[in-house]
Order: sequence, then structure tokens, then C-alpha cells
Amino acid sequence: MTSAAVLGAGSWGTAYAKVLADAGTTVRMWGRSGATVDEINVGSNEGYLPGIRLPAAISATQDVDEAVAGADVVVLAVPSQTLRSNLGAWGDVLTRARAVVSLMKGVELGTTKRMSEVIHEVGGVDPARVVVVSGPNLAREIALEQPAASVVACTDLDTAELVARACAAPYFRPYTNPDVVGTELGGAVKNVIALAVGMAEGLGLGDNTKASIITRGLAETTRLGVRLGGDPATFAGLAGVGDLIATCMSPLSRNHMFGANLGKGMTVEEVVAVTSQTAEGVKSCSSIYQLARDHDVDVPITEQVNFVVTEGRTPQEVVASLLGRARKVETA
Ligand SMILES: NC(=O)C1=CN([C@@H]2O[C@H](COP(=O)(O)OP(=O)(O)OC[C@H]3O[C@@H](n4cnc5c(N)ncnc54)[C@H](O)[C@@H]3O)[C@@H](O)[C@H]2O)C=CC1
Ligand SMILES: O=C(CO)COP(=O)(O)O
Repeated sequence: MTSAAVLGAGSWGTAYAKVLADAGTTVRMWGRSGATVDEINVGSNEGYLPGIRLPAAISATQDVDEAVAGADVVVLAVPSQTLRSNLGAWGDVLTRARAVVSLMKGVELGTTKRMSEVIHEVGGVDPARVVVVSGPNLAREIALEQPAASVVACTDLDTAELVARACAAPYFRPYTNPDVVGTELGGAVKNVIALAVGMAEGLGLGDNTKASIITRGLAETTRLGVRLGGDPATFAGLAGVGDLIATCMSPLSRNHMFGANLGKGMTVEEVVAVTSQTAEGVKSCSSIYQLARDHDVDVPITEQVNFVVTEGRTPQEVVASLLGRARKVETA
């Protein structure tokens, strides 16, 4: 039987731990909060997944060494911008696992590194053991066992297969993919596009506007991803358009709802104050914009979201800027 450690006891860490357990994998979680750890040990995580019963195969601890002891697979589910400091504090916890899985959908501020790159650099993990799981996977829907599919990406197919087997539950269907770069960028950029779609919704705009942002958002995601070495097919798949649709359309998405509050006229600081969970796009919009500029890739929607978050540009001004751009052919 495969054994997994999940480091991070928020909504997706907990829902994915449930997926692993329902797939027959033994799971030990690490959490920062003693109250959350105690709750998980008696079968729930009410702060993040209210009303969801967790399987008995999941236990939790506040001791990271105890969490990873004997684990074949170590899963990382902390906010992206905290990964580097967490890995630094945890020491060599990743070195013994056969696979290290990133569930995180962000790009590091300052370095513009993807999470798999941070895991390799700080955790000392060979890229052939780093796996990215990403797709249309809103945590609450997965915890409710509503069927969904996802991508399990690794440059080494055997490692991808190990993780896919460990998380193949009756309601969760993993597809392997060798394209780590594309899978990771699809997951990170869709959060920024969901902020833009949320802003449109908050402004009272309708489905034509949202579909236009989603489609052109996919175009800029693909443009950036392909420039960085991703496979165009990945962006047409679950980790690309699949996750983009789920996140941009769902009221369960924290990024979508963050954007909607901005569109209704709240400031970034006001929305941060009422948001208890991680909306990765709010920080990653800057690093993704920087990444695009470093590689000379045009990302007009990401650019505008970044201006809203970092310079206080209003959603109304964003609409005017995007529509005021020079016309061009659709495929460029
Ligand atoms: N919630 C979802 O539906 C999905 C989330 N993701 C991604 O999974 C990653 C984790 O997100 P969620 O679990 O949803 O976030 P969350 O906000 O629900 O939970 C974050 C967890 O990290 C902990 N945390 C916060 N700051 C920390 C720090 N400095 N050091 C250590 N732990 C810290 C929190 O206590 C909490 O347990 C993100 O990158 C997100 O984009 C991916 C797919 C689905
Ligand atoms: O990544 C997600 C769904 O696949 C969750 O999106 P949010 O982080 O916006 O809630």
C-alpha cells in the first residue's frame, strides 16, 4: 500500500488527502494549527471544508518529520509564496520520498520561479521525482465526491504513474502528462484570468464579456507557456482550458470572488481583509507579468490585473485599456 504525507491542511491539501485515502493510500497530514490537526484526527476540517467527513485513513500532526516518516509520496499544499521559507525550515524532509507532488498554483515573486523549480532548488529534489497535480479541481466539489479529472505531470512517466495510482479514486480520474512546465503555468495563469473575469462580473457585465476574457486569457496563457517550453496541447487540456473554465465560472473560486469584489468597487486591501483563504493570482499576477516581460511575451489581461493589484487602477479603466488596444489578427 502506498503511503503519503500531505504538508498543508487548508482546503485543497485536505480535499486531496481525502482523494488519496479514498484511492487506498494511507495519509498523514501536517498542519500549522493544533486545533485543525486535532479536528482532522477525529474526522473533519470545519474551518476549510465544513460538513465534510474525512476517512479514517487520514491522520494529522504538527510535527513535519513525523508526517513524512516512511512516506513514498510527499504532497506540498501551502501557499506558493510561503513554499521557499517552509522548505528552508523543514530541512531535508523531501529527500527520501519517491515522489514530491506540488498542488500549488503560483509563481514565486522576485525569482519568477515555478513551484517545481523551487522544490528542486531548495528541497534538493531531482526533477524526475517532482510531480505537478493540476486541473479543474475546486476543493469543495472534490470533497463532495463530485466526479472530476486532473493532470499528473512529471518528466518521468514511472513517477507520474506512481502518483496517478495513489490518487485514482472512484470520483477522481488522473491523466499523466510529461509536460510539467505547461501544467504548472496553466494552473498559475488561470488564477489571474479568473480575477479579471470576476472583475467583469462585479462590474455587472455579462457572459459575452466573460467568454471573451476567458478565450483571450487562454491565448495569452498558451503564448507564454509555449515560449517557456510548454506543449500547446496541455493548454487545450484539463490543466489549461479545463481549469480556466472551472475557476473563471465558479463562485467557489477564491480568485473569481476576489475579482468580483474588486469589480464592485472594493480596494485590494479591503478584499484581502475579508478573504480568509489563499487567492494565488493576487500575488502571482506580478510574477507572471514579470516572467512574460522577461521573455518578451504579450499578456495584456495579466498586465491589466497587475496594474489593478499593484497600482490601484480601477476595473473600469481596465475595460477601457483592453478595448482601446490596436486591432490584430485573432491567432497572433
Ligand atoms: N482550494 C482549491 O480549490 C484549490 C487550491 N489549489 C492550490 O493549492 C494551494 C493551497 O491552497 P489551499 O489549500 O486552497 O489554500 P487554503 O488557503 O485553503 O489553505 C492554505 C493552508 O496553508 C497554511 N498556511 C498559510 N500560510 C502558511 C505559511 N506561511 N506556512 C505554512 N502554512 C501556511 C494555512 O494554515 C492553510 O492550512 C494553492 O496554491 C492553491 O492555488 C489547487 C487546486 C484547487
Ligand atoms: O485551482 C482551483 C480550481 O482548480 C481553485 O481556484 P481558487 O484558488 O480560485 O479557489
